[in-house]
Amino acid sequence: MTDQTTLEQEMAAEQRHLDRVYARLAELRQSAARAEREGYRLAKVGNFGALVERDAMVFHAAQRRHLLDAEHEGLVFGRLDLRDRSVLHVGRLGVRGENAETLVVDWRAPAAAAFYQATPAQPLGVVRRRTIQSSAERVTRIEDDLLDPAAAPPEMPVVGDGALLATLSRATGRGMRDIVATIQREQDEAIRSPGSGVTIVSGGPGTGKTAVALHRAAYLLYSDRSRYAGGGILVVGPSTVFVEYIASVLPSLGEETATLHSLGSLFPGMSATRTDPPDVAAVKGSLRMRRVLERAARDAVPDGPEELRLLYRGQLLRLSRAELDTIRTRALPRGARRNEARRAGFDGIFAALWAQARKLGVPGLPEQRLFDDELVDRTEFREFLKAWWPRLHPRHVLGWLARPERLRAYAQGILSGAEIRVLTAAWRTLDRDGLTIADIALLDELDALLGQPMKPARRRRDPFQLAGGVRELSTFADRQRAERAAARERPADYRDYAHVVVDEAQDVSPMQWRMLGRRGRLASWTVVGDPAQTAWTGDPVELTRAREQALGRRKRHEFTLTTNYRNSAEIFAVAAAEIRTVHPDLPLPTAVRSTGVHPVELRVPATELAARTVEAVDALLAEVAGTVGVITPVPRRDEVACWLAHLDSPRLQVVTSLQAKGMEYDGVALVAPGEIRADPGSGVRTLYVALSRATQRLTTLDPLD
Ligand SMILES: Nc1ncnc2c1ncn2[C@@H]1O[C@H](COP(=O)(O)OP(=O)(O)OP(=O)(O)O)[C@@H](O)[C@H]1O
Repeated sequence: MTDQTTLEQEMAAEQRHLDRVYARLAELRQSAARAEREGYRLAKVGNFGALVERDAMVFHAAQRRHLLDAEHEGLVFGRLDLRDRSVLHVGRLGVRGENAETLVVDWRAPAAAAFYQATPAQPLGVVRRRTIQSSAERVTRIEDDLLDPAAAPPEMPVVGDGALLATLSRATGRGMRDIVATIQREQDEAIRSPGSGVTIVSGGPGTGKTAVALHRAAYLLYSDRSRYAGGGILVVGPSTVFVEYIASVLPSLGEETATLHSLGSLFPGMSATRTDPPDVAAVKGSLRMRRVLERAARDAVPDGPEELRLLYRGQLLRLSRAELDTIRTRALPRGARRNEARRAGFDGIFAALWAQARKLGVPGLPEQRLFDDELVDRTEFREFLKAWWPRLHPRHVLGWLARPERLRAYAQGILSGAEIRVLTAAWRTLDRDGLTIADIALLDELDALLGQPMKPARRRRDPFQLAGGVRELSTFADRQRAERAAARERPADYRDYAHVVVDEAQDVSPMQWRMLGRRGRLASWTVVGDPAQTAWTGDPVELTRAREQALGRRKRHEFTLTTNYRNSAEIFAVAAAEIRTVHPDLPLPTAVRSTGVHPVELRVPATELAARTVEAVDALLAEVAGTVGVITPVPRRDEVACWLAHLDSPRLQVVTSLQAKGMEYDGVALVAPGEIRADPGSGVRTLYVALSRATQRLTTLDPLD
């Protein structure tokens, strides 16, 4: 029998199993549809119990159908032949036959763990591990590993030569893809780490930290659905570009369960995508900013009333600026929140005016309660109160910091003169350019200091409202179901997550750790990152302190990943040489894949940079089947995007060196790497990130002066 025949026979055998699974899946879909119909029939019975049952049936049937659809493609991807001659197929979800026999084991189930953990040294009862690729219900490829040759029956064939490498050579799409079929042992250990405490995953570029973090979220959901689906999982990444890239990795996480945010979108109602230069980010991210913000949150409103003058029964009552300040300060003892202490401030004003009126011997002065009522009836008095102690939104107060004289006063003795100058310059254009990502953590801190402004009660969304304003006529069970769906919609500033995943954690500043900590008080955590890729140039001690505070005393489980699956060995060699210039002894991952194609390093006259970049990007688009990323120094992004605008390819993306964090492209054109390196604080580390984004081709273009 030739090898080709063996391969064909083995593929045919897998196809038969796949056919059986998909046939069963079709039955399950039908039975889900039947359950929905049955649910509606129950409704006709009309009693309370039947309606509730109907509700549950319809809800679960719909959920099941959604899951079956979401995981349809590539449903079965693995097979284990065990020592006891039994066979297990592993897939994206568990499927049982009509006699309850197991057709597919869910990849997250304990029985599937051996698929990822077995090695020739420790076969864990597995004789042969097979990876199955399929497309549109057809088996397209199979790859075997013989893990326990001594236990293999003589007729057991072994085909293919490496599922992992085959997978890694596929073209990169706009979104990250899942790795369920080829998760490696060290990754699997991190994915299946205990649900409680803090799981910390570190490793160099391309070692699968993001992939592991997301698969871990899916694993947790499987292992304790009610806890994680109930509380929700928050996934935080550095930028919007990155969050879009990872959004579709695991459909099974579902929108109701996992909330994805960039650090710039965590504060409700605000969304920032601008980055600050490292020196500005270091000041804005420092814990010392908390003290600066505390002062601001207690200060008088800029352009507020200078004094209060009130004619009362022919007498002038007057509170000077100094008296108003004293009342405000008294109403705000340490730790009080300004928006919540508003009442106390107003009481202070009433008391001071009453005392003054008494002292002046105002004729016919009523008791204080009536005196207060008289004042409240006066429009100009109410206007004064609102102007003197308005409800403050954090964005107002951040605006005060953009006034140089105020910033100097608040930062006096906390920040150095140079730091104040850096901030002043950065915020000079706040109104024109809008917030940066680092500003969002300051807003969140201010929000904690100010407390909630009393908002007018928001109308609850009516779950029965149909388009066009027609209110649905519904039965009791419909209402219950709709109510439940509305309850699962988390409010915009939800903070009780059951699990928080922090990706690219090396770039989270101390103030950002505080912002995350406020959302994970009840959570277990997965924190993934690589210190060598950090752009943080501030105080490392502060950073550790803030991070430890956010994570609390929870038990730590640490994992290190050591293989780079992204870059070809030739590309990673260039990135490695760069980081070695500042960290000569840093342990680096090993890149497993060699393409024989070396990166192209071009030095071009500055005047030709635009033309040569266009040429290089054109060439990359022709050479790779997947995406091409153009990475630029931050100030050059828009200029470079203009050069390339005419190319108009959905495979092309232009990003700054900071937005490139966590991203991956098949081809990368890196414009002006020297300018990225030139930043004295984090230049080399940022360049290391940029150089390690490509899977197949890398071209660098350095302009010569
Ligand atoms: N076991 C695996 N099988 C197949 N592909 C994998 C595996 N592990 C990682 N990859 C692929 O390697 C690439 C890099 O993974 P990922 O982005 O998770 O790495 P990372 O450690 O977060 O990288 P970085 O720190 O550079 O952002 C992705 O394309 C991912 O799909």
